[in-house]
Amino acid sequence: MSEEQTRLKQLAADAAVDEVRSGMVVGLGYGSTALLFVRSLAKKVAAGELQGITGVACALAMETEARSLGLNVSSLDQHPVMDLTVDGADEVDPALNLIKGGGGALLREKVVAQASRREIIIVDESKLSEHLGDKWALPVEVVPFALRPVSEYVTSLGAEVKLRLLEDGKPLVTDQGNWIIDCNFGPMADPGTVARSLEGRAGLVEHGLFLGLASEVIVAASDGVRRIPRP
Ligand SMILES: O=C[C@H](O)[C@H](O)[C@H](O)COP(=O)(O)O
Repeated sequence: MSEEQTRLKQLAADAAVDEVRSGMVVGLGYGSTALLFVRSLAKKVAAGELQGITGVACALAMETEARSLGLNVSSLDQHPVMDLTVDGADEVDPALNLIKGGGGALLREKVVAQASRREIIIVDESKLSEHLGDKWALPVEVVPFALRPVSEYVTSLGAEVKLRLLEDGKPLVTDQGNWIIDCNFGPMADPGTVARSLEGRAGLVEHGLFLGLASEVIVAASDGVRRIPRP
């Protein structure tokens, strides 16, 4: 990641921190941009500018990180509704539909997004696409037992499917103990049709299409930060 990209992500993260108010339950997304948000949030809490913040993390790694920064982190069992969640995205289309899951956290991220009153997505301008799939293969979480049939099913829908592997050649294991297949559908004319075709298939746990879930996207570009509300 270039220094400029980190600078832009930080600008978007700081704009999202400005939306947090004392006493809020805040969903903490996952990924490099969400991490910048969590760090900025923790600084404000440590400085006493925000009080009574409770975080609910979308990934075990983020939970550990947030705790190490001094944030109070709770669970969905204790706090089933978030006032606000701030998360990153891999691709954002003009209707604010998203591809997420580049870090493998899509399932928990979607659970938390659906349980949030507001979902703010923070990105640098490189994440904007005319069509989802222009730049990114769609991550899909799959039960290891079902890898082969689910992969063949998704291939039959027209995608090129690859199991996501770590550097040691072993599959990336999600926080739920599942695997991720990256499904290259190419540019999606209708993400809703793709999403529906992936739903209700046994062993296919969840996909990274977040349709109608973002309340707002904060985009940091070289000429400044802009906010795009859901149309
Ligand atoms: O699983 C990971 C998430 O969906 C991330 O929010 C997404 O991949 C964006 O990550 P980053 O902010 O590192 O580009």
